[in-house]
Amino acid sequence: MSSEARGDYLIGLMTGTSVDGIDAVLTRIGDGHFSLQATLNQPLPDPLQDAVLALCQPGDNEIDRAGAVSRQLSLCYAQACQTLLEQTGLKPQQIRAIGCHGQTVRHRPGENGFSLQLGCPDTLAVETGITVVSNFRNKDMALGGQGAPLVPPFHQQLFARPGQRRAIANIGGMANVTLLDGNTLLGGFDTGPGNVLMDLWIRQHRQQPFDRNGDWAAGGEPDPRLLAQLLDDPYFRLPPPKSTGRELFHADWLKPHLPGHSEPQQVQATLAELTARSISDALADFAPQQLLVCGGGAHNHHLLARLQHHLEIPVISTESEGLHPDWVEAAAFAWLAWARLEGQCGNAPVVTGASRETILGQVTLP
Ligand SMILES: Nc1ncnc2c1ncn2[C@@H]1O[C@H](COP(=O)(O)OP(=O)(O)OP(=O)(O)O)[C@@H](O)[C@H]1O
Ligand SMILES: CC(=O)N[C@H]1[C@@H]2OC[C@@H](O2)[C@@H](O)[C@@H]1O[C@H](C)C(=O)O
Repeated sequence: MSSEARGDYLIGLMTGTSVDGIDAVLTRIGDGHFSLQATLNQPLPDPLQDAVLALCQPGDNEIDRAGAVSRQLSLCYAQACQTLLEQTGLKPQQIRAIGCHGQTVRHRPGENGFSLQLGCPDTLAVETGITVVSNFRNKDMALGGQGAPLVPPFHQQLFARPGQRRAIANIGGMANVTLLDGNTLLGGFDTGPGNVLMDLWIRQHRQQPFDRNGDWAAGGEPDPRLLAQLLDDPYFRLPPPKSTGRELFHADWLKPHLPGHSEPQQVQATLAELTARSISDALADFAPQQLLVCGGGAHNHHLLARLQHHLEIPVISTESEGLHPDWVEAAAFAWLAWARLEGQCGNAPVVTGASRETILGQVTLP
């Protein structure tokens, strides 16, 4: 894909499973063209972040709480779009659409499955005066697919290289991989936890939102017994297609495995190792020649070193391929919105297991 600045202006908005804020990008997209024009990370106000995290687990009065959070999120999304417009001097009429992923609070793939992303597209369209494309996952699920991961076809557009066997790992709250053999997309799936368990552990023990560069984990030794127990979860052995979320990998998943005397830094080192091992084990059969990393985990030097150690191949940031790791997901949703408006299919059945390719997303006019 060429990175020449041509095509339509589209905004992409992502609020992922880390619930750390809004990633917003302004892009230009056309057939075979993609370029990034402006970027923004806007933190969520603390009460809204708490309300989202509370909704990620079943609880009382969910419908009212979800309705209120949807409206509040959309006002934050609108603010992020406004800032991008100010940064670039563009007017709402010049933006073809906003691709808004929304905030996942429940993901239940499988029979009669569904995936719920909060965020009110009507509010966002009205507040910005821009067309919104949203609800990208459920059409794929209606066709028997997992509804996730959706970024692999975008990874293919950007990162496939003839003659190279490449894997892409997106390490956010959860981690997912894309498998590319030359220009062919061979598969993609969620490998399990990315940063979510490390984040909750360091928050609990050091009151920090995340382990910067992985420094805390790097100073400890993984506990081999604990690691073996965690890796024994059936999710890791499940064949693709598969996807997961905070429904499975959260504090209560970890708790029963922790020995009473567990030393916090050793647990952090074990959780980093769990992420590294679950990704590298998942790539063993594919045997890539190179691993490109995106998502917030690309900043975790310790994690990258552990991946390199296990895989024995170059592990590099997507920045070296022209797109900074922080913006890949948000850019993917701008691209999926563009595909929706062009009438192009967005899902990859080889990834999600859907019975066929289909156009993804619903369009809300301002
Ligand atoms: N400098 C850093 N060092 C270590 N880890 C970092 C750093 N910066 C970000 N991270 C990690 O990346 C996480 C955010 O990643 P990202 O924004 O890709 O997640 P997300 O989009 O919310 O998740 P998902 O892809 O699962 O939807 C943070 O919660 C933190 O754990
Ligand atoms: C249901 C949901 O929100 N899943 C996310 C999550 O975060 C990473 C991984 O789990 C991936 O499956 C997906 O996100 C990216 C954007 C995707 O769909 O490709």
